[in-house]
Amino acid sequence: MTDLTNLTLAEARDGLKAKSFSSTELTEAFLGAIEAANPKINAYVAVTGDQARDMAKASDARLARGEGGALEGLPLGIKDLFATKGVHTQACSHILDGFKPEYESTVTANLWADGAVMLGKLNMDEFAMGSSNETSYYGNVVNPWRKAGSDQALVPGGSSGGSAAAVAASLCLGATATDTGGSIRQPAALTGTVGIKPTYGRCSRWGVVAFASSLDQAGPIAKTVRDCAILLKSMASVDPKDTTSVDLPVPDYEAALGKSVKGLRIGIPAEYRVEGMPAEIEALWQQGIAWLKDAGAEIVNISLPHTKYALPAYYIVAPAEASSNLARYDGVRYGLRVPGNDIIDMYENTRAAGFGAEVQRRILIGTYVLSAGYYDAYYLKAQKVRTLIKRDFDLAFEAGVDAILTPATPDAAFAPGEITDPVAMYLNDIFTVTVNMAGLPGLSVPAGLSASGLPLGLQLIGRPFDEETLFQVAEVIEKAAGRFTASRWW
Ligand SMILES: NC(=O)C[C@H](N)C(=O)O
Repeated sequence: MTDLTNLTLAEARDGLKAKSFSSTELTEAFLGAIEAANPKINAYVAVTGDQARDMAKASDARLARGEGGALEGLPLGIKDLFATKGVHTQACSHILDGFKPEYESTVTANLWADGAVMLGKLNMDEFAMGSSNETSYYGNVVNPWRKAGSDQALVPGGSSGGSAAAVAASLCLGATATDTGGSIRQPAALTGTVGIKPTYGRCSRWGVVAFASSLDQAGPIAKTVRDCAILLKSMASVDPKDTTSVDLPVPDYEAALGKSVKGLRIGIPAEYRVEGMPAEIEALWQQGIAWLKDAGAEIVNISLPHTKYALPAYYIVAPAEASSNLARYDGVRYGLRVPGNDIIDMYENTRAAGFGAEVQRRILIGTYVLSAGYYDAYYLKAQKVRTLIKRDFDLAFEAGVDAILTPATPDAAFAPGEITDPVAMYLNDIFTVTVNMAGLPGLSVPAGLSASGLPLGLQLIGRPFDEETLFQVAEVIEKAAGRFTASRWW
């Protein structure tokens, strides 16, 4: 039999329906692949083999009766940020050692209700803070991609590095991920996979460990645009447990695929042509423009004048919210406790030992910008900048732009240890944070290879709750570019 792990999620779904194989066979194929590859890729921090087998068996029974949901029998990986009842959920932090939630996140509950099978929990930057997966307590994830002719390990991007690497290495059919400033789109771009951060409010945040609550949003990473469309349909829902989730019908995203983009207006923002952008990123962007033009889209030059303030404003708003959200990890309620002489001493010892350097840095920045003397100068100002960024996008969409095309990242995957300066690391988010600041949907689709043979992505940004147009346009790019698969060394 062919290797079932090479199938796309849509192909596996169709194969299960046609009874070409069972969910049990599919699940066993993935569990076998994980066992062989995970010591090298480190994408999974927990594998839930018994649970996966039980779920697959139940799916097979439903499929045999001609029943089953939209994801019936399809094995998925879950980012360690999503609460999964009774299963390892530690946001890849030492401070949540041994934490197994009593409840299930709404997004994962939606997936299981549609019949999906859980393979395990995926590695990530600690509390989703990072762009390289180097801040995980469980060690780096290794990108399945390597430069042509080199065997040097590369980072998969972050913070959803485990999700992206697991998909790229065929260790699941698709994965859940989250994106606060680029954590779905940047690792997708660096691993040749597709990722979409939906509009803020599309997916419930209930049961997703909070980083920056006004920016966090869940979404899928998968091999193809179609697979992401299928997964998002199941993940999205309005949820009374998250008052920021929005009560709008969830469209059949798959139905948007294949529709012509003729006459759609695609905006090209001048401000994304940043200083020092490598020539091959500019060339990739131009290639994307040419493909969409060929498909009948109208290309319009637009201006988003406040773009350059987005990154500094994000690195005030996100740490501010993080410093408040992470106050709950005190050695009393969850995970790790390091004893001390009194309770304050115990708090300090626990937090000093439990949080890694990047998380501590963000808490310090966040506490500083929220402190009485600096609140107006930093936090309040950043919130005002946020409004301006949102207004830039509003004006572009009001002027008739249907979607915006930009590069997804300023460069291809880099080596672990290559970027040590925190600000240089933050620059990875330069094209993606604007989208979170404005609450818009953003999608990253592989569009080409760098000169050294590494995948590069283009980003599409859409109107609020218009993920359909992003899927529609992304599929045109995907068809023109072809799919990108890492050659196996693992
Ligand atoms: N969570 C994210 O979206 C990742 C972003 N690079 C950050 O470190 O904040």
